Amino acid sequence: MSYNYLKSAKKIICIGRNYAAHIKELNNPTPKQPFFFLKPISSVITPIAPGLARKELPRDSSYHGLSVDGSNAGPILIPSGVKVHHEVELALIMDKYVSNATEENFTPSDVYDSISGFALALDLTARNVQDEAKRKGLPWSIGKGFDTFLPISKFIPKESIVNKQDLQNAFRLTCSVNGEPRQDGTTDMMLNPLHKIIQHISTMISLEPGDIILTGTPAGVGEIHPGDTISAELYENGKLLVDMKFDCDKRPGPYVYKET
Ligand SMILES: O=C([O-])CC(=O)C(=O)O
Ligand SMILES: [Mg+2]
Repeated sequence: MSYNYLKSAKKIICIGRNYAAHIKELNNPTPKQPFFFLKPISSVITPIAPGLARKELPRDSSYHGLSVDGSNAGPILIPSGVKVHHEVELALIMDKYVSNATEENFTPSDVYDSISGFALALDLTARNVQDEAKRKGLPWSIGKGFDTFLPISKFIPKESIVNKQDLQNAFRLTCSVNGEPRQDGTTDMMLNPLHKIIQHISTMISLEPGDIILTGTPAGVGEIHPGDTISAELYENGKLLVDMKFDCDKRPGPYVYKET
């Protein structure tokens, strides 16, 4: 299946501030309930794997649709004047419709039933754009939604998870830049667990098969620059499930960051 799952995503929903140490490192308040934002499908890129030819893009464009196999192999593009931060995150891939679930009827075991699998993702963030939006009460769409701001791995079917009974405590996420470790966190540290995330979103926005949910980043976020190489790994109970690597380039085109 590999990258075909990306063709079915109708929306990409990202939970913010779900790990205490990340909230602290950016001096943010802890939300009273989960909150989220959306990323556009045009922000998706996939690793340039051996044998997977880099997709030809029309001159100067940064996105031209997913390939027929769902991939969009290419580098991370850093827009001019933008401080881009990496945020490594576990992604859930929905398999069922979930709508208006309640805390009583949506339990941790319902997570396994409602998803088809997982992916490893980087919720890239234009931190200076986001900081300005936070100050001014503006949306985060630009800061989170630039082309290439969602590097994502191949699909990991849920059947490949060994401990299906305890997904919440199963995963470790790591990320390094130019070989230097930056992020290393485990999903047992989430403030809002996976079942609460799905249930809460579904009370406002119904989840559909194929939708992608990013579950928040652990501590250690930091800047990446053109010329850097970033790598990330996802482990389940000590076993490597997937890893991925991306180069960083300058974004072509006219965009230069200016205050709104
Ligand atoms: O940009 C942020 O700090 C919010 C967020 O996405 C996260 O916590 O993963
Ligand atoms: Mg994030």
